[in-house]
Amino acid sequence: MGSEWSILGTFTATIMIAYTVIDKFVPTHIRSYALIYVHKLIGFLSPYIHITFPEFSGERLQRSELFTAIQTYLIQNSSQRARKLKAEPANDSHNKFLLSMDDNEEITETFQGVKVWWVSNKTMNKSQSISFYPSSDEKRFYTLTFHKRHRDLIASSYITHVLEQGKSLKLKNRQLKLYTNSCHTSWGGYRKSKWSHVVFEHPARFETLAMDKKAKEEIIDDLDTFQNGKEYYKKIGKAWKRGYLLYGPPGTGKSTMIAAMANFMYYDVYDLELTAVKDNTQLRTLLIETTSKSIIVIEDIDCSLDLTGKRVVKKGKEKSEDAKDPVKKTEQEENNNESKVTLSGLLNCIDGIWSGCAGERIIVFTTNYLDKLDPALIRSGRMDKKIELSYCCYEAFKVLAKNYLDVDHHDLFHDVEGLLEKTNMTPADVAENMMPKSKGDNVETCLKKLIESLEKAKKKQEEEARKKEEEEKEQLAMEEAKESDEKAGKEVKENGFVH
Ligand SMILES: Nc1ncnc2c1ncn2[C@@H]1O[C@H](COP(=O)(O)OP(=O)(O)OP(=O)(O)O)[C@@H](O)[C@H]1O
Ligand SMILES: [Mg+2]
Repeated sequence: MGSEWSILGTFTATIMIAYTVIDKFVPTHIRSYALIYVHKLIGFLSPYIHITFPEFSGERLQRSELFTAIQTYLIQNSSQRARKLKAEPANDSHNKFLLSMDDNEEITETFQGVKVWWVSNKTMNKSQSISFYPSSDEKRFYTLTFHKRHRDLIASSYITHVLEQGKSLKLKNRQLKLYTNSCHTSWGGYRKSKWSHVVFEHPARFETLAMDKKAKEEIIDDLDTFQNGKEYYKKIGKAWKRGYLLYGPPGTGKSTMIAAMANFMYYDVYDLELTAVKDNTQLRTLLIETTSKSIIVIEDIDCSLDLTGKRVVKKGKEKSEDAKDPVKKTEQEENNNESKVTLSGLLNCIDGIWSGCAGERIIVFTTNYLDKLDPALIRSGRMDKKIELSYCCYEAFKVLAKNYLDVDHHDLFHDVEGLLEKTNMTPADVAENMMPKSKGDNVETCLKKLIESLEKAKKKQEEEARKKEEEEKEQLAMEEAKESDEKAGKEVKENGFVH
């Protein structure tokens, strides 16, 4: 290892001296020729290969994606190893900063037993032209050095490894966005729906999501398999998309789960408001505009639109008669402003055009009433996984107790467990009842408050169940009486007498 260092050090020093000599003593017009010969000589003598990755490349000098990926990869590695570091503000956040290798700093790393050297460098353009950009004449680049006997390994595996790692780190460090579509009326009166976005900073995570542990692990596994399934989806010839249907009563954590999914996957969220989409064409445009690595959400799909596809269209004559009536005319105008997205339009978008969009996307529908949905919408293949979010169980309560009160065990947990088995209370209500409301509240008082609310809810539910049972009994008695009356009437008719 030591000898490798000294050979490399000698070569690096020789190269630097050669460059300095050329720079200082060789006339400008033959400098480029001199450099060519120096490079040839170095290549001939040196057992090392150097690869340069410039910051800007191409004819239009765009920032190279390769350089950015390497920079991110090295930021992760260099902040522990390099001794000369540079602090720069992170792109998306005001309070964060990134530590990276300073110019002319070097780090080494070992890949599959092979040692490589990374050096960050910068050259200054000597032209004295005035530039609008303060450091546009600075050209930064990374140099990767390795022994020529490892050429194949580095070219075939190492560089790909650095790029993949760099890209995935960049993705994890980026600021997630929440997109929503809203309606704009253009000059010609044409209604157009457009995406606008804000920073997505929802704190929900799977660890803080209160639900059955096994069901939660299953969902996490499913998401993980999907995210790592690029090759698999390609192999089976299926678009890299997955559909989830989240259903359950209000306040059971459907929206919270979507936020947890986004944070887990590092995906942006597109919250699609169907009522703000004029027609199927606009829907298609909106879906095509979504980017890869995103979750497209349609909340409360049952109330979003009349998605049964049986929209009643008035006949021409009826329409023109309505137009004479001022009240009906306004109604008609309002109807024209209504969304005309149909179930078949939505299904076509999901199956067809948008499936052809490159990249990974997840689509999530939520509903409070599973049985209200058209079976076509939720058939397998369209909605790959149906997830029920239900009333709070004991396991879910324990997660909430940890989140809200920071406790894993308490004597009162047993009482809560007993009550939850017999009472339907949503996680949202459990959380609300357990939350400390004043300075004097502690774990015990909060749990007692929850127990009190659970007892009240239990009584109410028992009362309701009793009433319902009575009503059903009454109904049954009425039906029986009606049936026997009908039977008696029939007998009178047939036999002409009553028993
Ligand atoms: N399973 C859960 N785990 C953790 N917190 C939850 C859970 N369910 C509900 N909550 C809490 O209750 C609030 C409301 O939940 P959320 O909005 O996710 O319910 P929802 O199922 O989407 O309801 P809706 O059907 O009305 O849209 C959340 O802000 C969260 O704090
Ligand atoms: Mg919701």
